[in-house]
Amino acid sequence: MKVGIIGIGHMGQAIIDGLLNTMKSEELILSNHRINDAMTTYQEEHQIEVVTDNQSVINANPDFVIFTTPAPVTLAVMQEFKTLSAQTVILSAAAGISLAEINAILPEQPVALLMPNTPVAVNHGTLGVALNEYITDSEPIESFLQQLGDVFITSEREFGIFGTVTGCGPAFVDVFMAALGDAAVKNGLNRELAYQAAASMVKGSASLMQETNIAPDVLKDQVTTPGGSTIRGVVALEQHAFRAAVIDAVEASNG
Ligand SMILES: NC(=O)C1=CN([C@@H]2O[C@H](COP(=O)(O)OP(=O)(O)OC[C@H]3O[C@@H](n4cnc5c(N)ncnc54)[C@H](O)[C@@H]3O)[C@@H](O)[C@H]2O)C=CC1
Ligand SMILES: O=C(O)[C@@H]1CCC=N1
Repeated sequence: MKVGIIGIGHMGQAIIDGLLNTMKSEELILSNHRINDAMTTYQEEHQIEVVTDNQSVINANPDFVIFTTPAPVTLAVMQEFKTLSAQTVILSAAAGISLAEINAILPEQPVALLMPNTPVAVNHGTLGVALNEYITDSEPIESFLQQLGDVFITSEREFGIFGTVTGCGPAFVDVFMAALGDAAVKNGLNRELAYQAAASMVKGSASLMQETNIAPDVLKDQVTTPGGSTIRGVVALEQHAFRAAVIDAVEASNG
């Protein structure tokens, strides 16, 4: 397997971290338009080379090329890939770019829109994928991406909102966990233990919902003992329009 990754920023590095847990570094070919001090440090820490020319990626004849370049430059960078093998599948993680825009530059190339999220770094990501018409069998793409987490094939219409919830969502959950940490510290817990408690609780709550397939409001009802402490906290959240704030956050990111 050979995988090219273009744009080694936060998302590119998260994907590399995840793939290095399951693949050999020789299977990856990484390209970034410049090597600055941070990139040099990254190469040293990961014992991995990042090149600055995309032709090296094309010459490696990769099975997949993942674009994690900034959205505004991604279509321009793709212009450099016109000699890419017709068999290579492009996975474009740049938010807001359509399959048609990519195929206007690379006609008949198999292309999938990809929305990864930062938990791919620890192989617990959520990956939304929308395929173009030149991909007739999704299995090789799914089995490749499953190394990084849960893979969901969506239509291109669903892809945008799916990706907002899963791609932006980790930041919303991070804000929630930071707030839990502050509340715990305010009440005397040390910060390290506070963050471990918050992360473990969020992970466990997510696993419970995923493994039982029970709706979150039903799970919430199982926690709120009548006359107990949890319902007082839930009412406080409602008084601060917590649900509306979350819905507004998703709408703002999706816009
Ligand atoms: N950060 C995240 O959680 C997610 C990001 N994405 C997408 O991934 C892409 C990158 O986002 P981040 O990693 O957050 O940004 P970033 O700014 O951390 O990384 C972008 C990288 O691309 C490089 N780059 C810029 N111009 C380039 C060019 N012409 N050729 C090659 N490399 C170039 C930059 O030097 C940098 O290393 C965006 O399109 C974003 O929509 C998608 C899902 C989640
Ligand atoms: O903030 C962004 O634009 C990217 C897309 C999804 C997560 N990060």
